[in-house]
Amino acid sequence: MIYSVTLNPSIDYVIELPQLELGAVNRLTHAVNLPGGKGINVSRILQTLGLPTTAWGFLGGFTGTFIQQQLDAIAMPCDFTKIKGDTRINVKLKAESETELNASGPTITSDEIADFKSKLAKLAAGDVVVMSGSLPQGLPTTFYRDLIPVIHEHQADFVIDTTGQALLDTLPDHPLVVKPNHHELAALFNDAPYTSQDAIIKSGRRLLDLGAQHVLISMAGAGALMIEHDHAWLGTVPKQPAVNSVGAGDSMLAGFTGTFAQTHDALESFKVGIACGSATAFSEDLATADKIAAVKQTISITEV
Ligand SMILES: Nc1ncnc2c1ncn2[C@@H]1O[C@H](COP(=O)(O)OP(=O)(O)OP(=O)(O)O)[C@@H](O)[C@H]1O
Ligand SMILES: O=P(O)(O)OC[C@@]1(O)O[C@H](CO)[C@@H](O)[C@@H]1O
Repeated sequence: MIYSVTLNPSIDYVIELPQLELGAVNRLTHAVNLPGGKGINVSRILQTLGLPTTAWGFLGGFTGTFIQQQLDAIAMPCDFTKIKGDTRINVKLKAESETELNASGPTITSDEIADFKSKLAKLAAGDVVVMSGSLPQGLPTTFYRDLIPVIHEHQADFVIDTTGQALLDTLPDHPLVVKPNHHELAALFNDAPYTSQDAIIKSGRRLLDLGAQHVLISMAGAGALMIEHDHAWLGTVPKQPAVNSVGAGDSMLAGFTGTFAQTHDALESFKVGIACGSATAFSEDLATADKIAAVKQTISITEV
């Protein structure tokens, strides 16, 4: 079972207009509400792939009710902690370029934290916990890291989708996979923007040396690298206009983690990860199973 943890879910209010004019009344050409938050996106993709998943996290208020209803409508297994505060609404504005307005989220009380932590007793050997996204108010910045010993006590693995020092801090605990994009990788090691694949691979190997079990470096439309100590692979998809970048990274993480948990085949998991990421980039919402299967056919993986 793969448990996703979304401490700060969101309704993603996706709006479109040809051009945004600041300081004026703008009329939208399209608007849709989607259940969002990085962990929820991971669980949605896992469910699309037919892999067992349960979504954990905090939900509250009318916004939380909407998300729960949307997830119930797709029969997503969920075990959220109900909170007094209102789950946030994030605005995803698509005009000449994509702009995201992410709210800080509700305040979580100590009773709510205790209820959430009690869920971890359900973990069993071989499970994976994927923790992603920002922390709502009231949670210490160490919240994710503090869960790792409990996850390990149950012989389960963990993935934390984070960046910077928070990512470096998790490496000694051997996350199943880390997936920074190439900009995040450069920032991690104070590298200048990469001008060669070799430089990315060299820095990626530092993540392995520091403890990561698997390293993927995503590069948006240019695909991704999977880096091992003695091998590295580049995965690419033919160029197509991207319609949405929201959730591409979450989709990739879900595809890799879910497939690896089932097969222990890293190269196949890498391929499915890219297929899920790119299929989401080519879709208005997260990718469908048909889209993932079609994109997977077009992926080329080469050893570099
Ligand atoms: N424009 C695109 N065209 C094709 N595939 C894409 C595009 N953007 C993203 N992807 C796919 O999604 C994967 C992850 O994308 P990206 O490198 O942007 O990660 P990220 O920065 O974590 O994403 P996010 O925008 O979700 O935070 C890529 O490796 C690729 O497979
Ligand atoms: O504010 P956070 O928690 O960092 O990111 C939240 C978020 O932008 O991430 C998802 C896409 O990855 C969206 O569904 C959601 O709105």
